[in-house]
Amino acid sequence: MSKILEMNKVSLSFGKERVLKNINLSVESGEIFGLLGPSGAGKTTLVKIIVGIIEADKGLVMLQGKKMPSLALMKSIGYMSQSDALYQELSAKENLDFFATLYGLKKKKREKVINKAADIVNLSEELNKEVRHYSGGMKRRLSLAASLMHTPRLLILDEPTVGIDPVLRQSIWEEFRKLKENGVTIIVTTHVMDEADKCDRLAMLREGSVIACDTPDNLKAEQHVESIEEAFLAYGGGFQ
Ligand SMILES: Nc1ncnc2c1ncn2[C@@H]1O[C@H](COP(=O)(O)OP(=O)(O)OP(=O)(O)O)[C@@H](O)[C@H]1O
Repeated sequence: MSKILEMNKVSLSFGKERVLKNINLSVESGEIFGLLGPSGAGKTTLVKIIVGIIEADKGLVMLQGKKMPSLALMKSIGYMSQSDALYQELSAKENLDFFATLYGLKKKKREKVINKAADIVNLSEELNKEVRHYSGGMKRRLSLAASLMHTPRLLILDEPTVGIDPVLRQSIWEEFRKLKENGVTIIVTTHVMDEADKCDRLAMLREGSVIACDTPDNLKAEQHVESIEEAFLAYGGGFQ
């Protein structure tokens, strides 16, 4: 396996607050890599640095062997942010068509990928509804569908399943595994323990620092515990 992402001594402050402290991380090509931590730990900030939306104060971020931020590389990343960037007045289908056009897909192909993405997130029957009439969970699912349409090599998902019920969450994770089988690397933030357990490897974040990073099984074994939650606490983490 080759490394798709390497972060070396990455730090960032907002004013006087040190939000990320000396982060060293590497992600292998083709793995599902989780970022686990409580609210405010710095997950979203870290993800925004990886995507290239914000730049670190210090340290090096290399994506596919190139220094980030890089406009060219940003195009090969599928990114689902925590806040849904959707057009409320348009239907779900029109929203997906807009994003598919941005990705440069031709009309015939757009129709196909829209239907497939909608099916994955179980929104096929609701595609003609205006987004302003969607529930919070439906909006999350639609955002996820939008990020899946152009089958990027790297998919970065910031809390993709918040507000999504457990049954659909399972099927979305099955889809993540299928994408992985097709060679897609997935970086996913979460504070849900059972999701963290499904990742190939996991970095535990607390107050802007990585407190542990390994496979879920190794993290549990090292602390002689049965669950990721217990492991997180044992490594010095804490959830409010
Ligand atoms: N633009 C900003 N300006 C100032 N402070 C910020 C900004 N963005 C984030 N922060 C601060 O950085 C810290 C980390 O925030 P971040 O959103 O990365 O955490 P998180 O782990 O993603 O949390 P959550 O799970 O709640 O989304 C917080 O203390 C937050 O208040």
